Amino acid sequence: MLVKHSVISNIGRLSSLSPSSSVLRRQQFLVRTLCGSRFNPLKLIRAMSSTSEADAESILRTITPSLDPKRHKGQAGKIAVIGGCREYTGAPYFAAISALKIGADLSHVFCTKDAAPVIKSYSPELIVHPVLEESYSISEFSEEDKRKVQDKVIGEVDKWMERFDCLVIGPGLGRDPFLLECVSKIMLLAKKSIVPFVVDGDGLFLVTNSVDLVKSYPLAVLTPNVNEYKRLVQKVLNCEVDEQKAEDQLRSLAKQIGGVTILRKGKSDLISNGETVKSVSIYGSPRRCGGQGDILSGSVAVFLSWAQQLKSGPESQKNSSPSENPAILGCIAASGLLRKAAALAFAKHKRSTLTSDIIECLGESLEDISPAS
Ligand SMILES: NC(=O)C1=CN([C@@H]2O[C@H](COP(=O)(O)OP(=O)(O)OC[C@H]3O[C@@H](n4cnc5c(N)ncnc54)[C@H](O)[C@@H]3O)[C@@H](O)[C@H]2O)[C@@H](O)CC1
Ligand SMILES: Nc1ncnc2c1ncn2[C@@H]1O[C@H](COP(=O)(O)OP(=O)(O)OP(=O)(O)O)[C@@H](O)[C@H]1O
Ligand SMILES: [Mg+2]
Repeated sequence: MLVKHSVISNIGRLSSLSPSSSVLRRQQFLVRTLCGSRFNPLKLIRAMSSTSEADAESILRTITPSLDPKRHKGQAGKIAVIGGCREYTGAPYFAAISALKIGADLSHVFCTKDAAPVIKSYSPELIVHPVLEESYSISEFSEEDKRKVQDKVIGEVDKWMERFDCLVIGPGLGRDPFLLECVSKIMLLAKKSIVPFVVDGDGLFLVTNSVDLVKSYPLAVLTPNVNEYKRLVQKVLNCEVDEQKAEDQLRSLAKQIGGVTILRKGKSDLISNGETVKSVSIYGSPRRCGGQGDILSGSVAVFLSWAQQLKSGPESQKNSSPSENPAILGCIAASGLLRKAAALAFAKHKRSTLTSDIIECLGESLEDISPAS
């Protein structure tokens, strides 16, 4: 309830600034989502129902859009990854290319200048913006010049913000303080434009140290791995992770952060927004090669956008759209698909299975569940 009030009052404030039509559409959607004016508890609740294991395949079938020839480029999703620095170029690439392989139309990456040519060279499909700056490149600058650089970075991202259906903040971002300060401003921009975002990797390092950046923003999804989750629990709940009370602890954590959605990765993926807790335990792969979490974050962004589209589109008028929160649906769908793709890749490659092999299996796995024609 508190979440609803704070978001709705926020919406009121934003409306008074004469927002553009796309912001207005998002505001209207958010009010519908939060106030639940068209609540159809039957269809999807059945799939997600009383036990906590979600029916990921049924959700994938429901939210994956058909390939309608009347649709234009962009309608199947425009995703942006904020990440990529000197050390890490693989992570933002994995997240961004996974979004395309699942079916998004456009995938952008906002990274540092050093990382951009490398990421571009991995794929011509990605739109790469070399805009982020790390401390080393501005170490000689005065405080005023540093502020100017920061304003420029924010301006470059702001130009694009309203076009995106969802951001993925953090894969391969690194932990440079100047860069993270810019990224915290990008999160504020996203919230102002009511753009959903998935926070992963080093984005979670930032959020764990500044929880207010995401607190009570219902369109924020956090996807912590074992270490990132431990740090979040210690910081927010002031205790250690308790495996005996895993579901209750996750629910409390999400509630404490004002109803954001958390996908806790592990043997089973656990998902909560502070109310419901769902798990996805479909068999995946015993290989734990780096980068699988990056596939997941890019996938959550796409499925969240699709679930949100379904909820705000004509289907919702017919009372046949899912009643569940789009962020929860997006997490369940992404987790189910990643695990299916990982199992398929492992069947083919065994010990030599790599993240790129799993990405190659995303299309085939989704096709099995929701055929293109
Ligand atoms: N190819 C790439 O560019 C990749 C970059 N990555 C990026 O690397 C940065 C740091 O992410 P990390 O995931 O390494 O950070 P973490 O803080 O999660 O991991 C740090 C350390 O924890 C250890 N660890 C992992 N799983 C564990 C477990 N189950 N129990 C105990 N210890 C465990 C790891 O061995 C690692 O040394 C992020 O920006 C991330 O996005 C990763 O996504 C992996 C791929
Ligand atoms: N022990 C496990 N058993 C089965 N599947 C797992 C296990 N741990 C993680 N996974 C799967 O791998 C996915 C990625 O989780 P992981 O913990 O590897 O993320 P990560 O550390 O953030 O990855 P990355 O290397 O991309 O940063 C999860 O969604 C989950 O489905
Ligand atoms: Mg990770």
